[in-house]
Amino acid sequence: MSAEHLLVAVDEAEDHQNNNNNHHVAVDEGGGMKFEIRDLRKVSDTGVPILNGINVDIPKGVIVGIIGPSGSGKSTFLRALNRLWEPPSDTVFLDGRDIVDLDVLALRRKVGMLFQLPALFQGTVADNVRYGPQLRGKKLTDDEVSKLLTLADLDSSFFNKSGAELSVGQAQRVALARTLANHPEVLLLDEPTSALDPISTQNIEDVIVKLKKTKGMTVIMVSHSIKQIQRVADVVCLLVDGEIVEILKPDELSEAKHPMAQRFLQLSG
Ligand SMILES: Nc1ncnc2c1ncn2[C@@H]1O[C@H](COP(=O)(O)OP(=O)(O)OP(=O)(O)O)[C@@H](O)[C@H]1O
Repeated sequence: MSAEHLLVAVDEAEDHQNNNNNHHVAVDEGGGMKFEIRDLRKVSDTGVPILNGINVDIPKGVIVGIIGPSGSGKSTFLRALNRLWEPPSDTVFLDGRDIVDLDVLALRRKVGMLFQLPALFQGTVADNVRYGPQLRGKKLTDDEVSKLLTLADLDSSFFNKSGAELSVGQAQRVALARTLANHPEVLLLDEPTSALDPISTQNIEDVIVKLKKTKGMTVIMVSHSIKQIQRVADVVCLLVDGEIVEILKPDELSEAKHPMAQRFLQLSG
């Protein structure tokens, strides 16, 4: 599904308590909603608001880009979706179910996450890829490991290498293969290429787009690169001060109306 086929409907609902505009977003591509997020809020231990009522519907099989200024709450939002930060009940629904009611490990298998820097475990690349299934008593065959490496754009020559022998870009693809071994339905990506060179960046971007096309993967990706978001995402959420202030198609980012979003986009080039 390409961006042209997206039907983006934005309702602005007044939040009477805080007098903020909350955006309810429906991107209808016929496959139903993977995530529904309702008035998600977080306040720091010292009383500082971090998330200020996020409302968004994320459809299946869509790549959603999240951009916004530093400290706007992008990572916090992402981490709520697989309970690395525990959201309040009745705020985050996966396939219509409140995620706080799900088994947390099962949730994290379904909703995999990749960080800025890959943290590989000791052992070989194959050991890393086998890690998740092994926790559930399943030993992946060599062939299954190779297939996962291929999916993450690594050839079988990496099979017996140790983490220390890899570049950051290669290690990131191993981390991706390790996540894919759990058969996730959603990938959360927190600036997954910001530590990578342009070629490794392109490899990861290609894999992400391929996963969407071939596996119907839903991807939610935080990036500081507007260009990257434009290359990869179907729809872009602009996060400012813990709120989604606007949702746009990647080729419409220059039409952002929110003043902070406009300024951020101008400065980001
Ligand atoms: N557990 C916490 N306790 C206190 N403050 C926190 C906590 N987690 C995040 N914050 C603060 O919340 C704000 C949002 O942080 P977050 O990392 O989600 O932003 P971000 O948009 O991902 O930023 P960046 O682009 O710099 O990675 C920041 O001001 C951060 O310092």
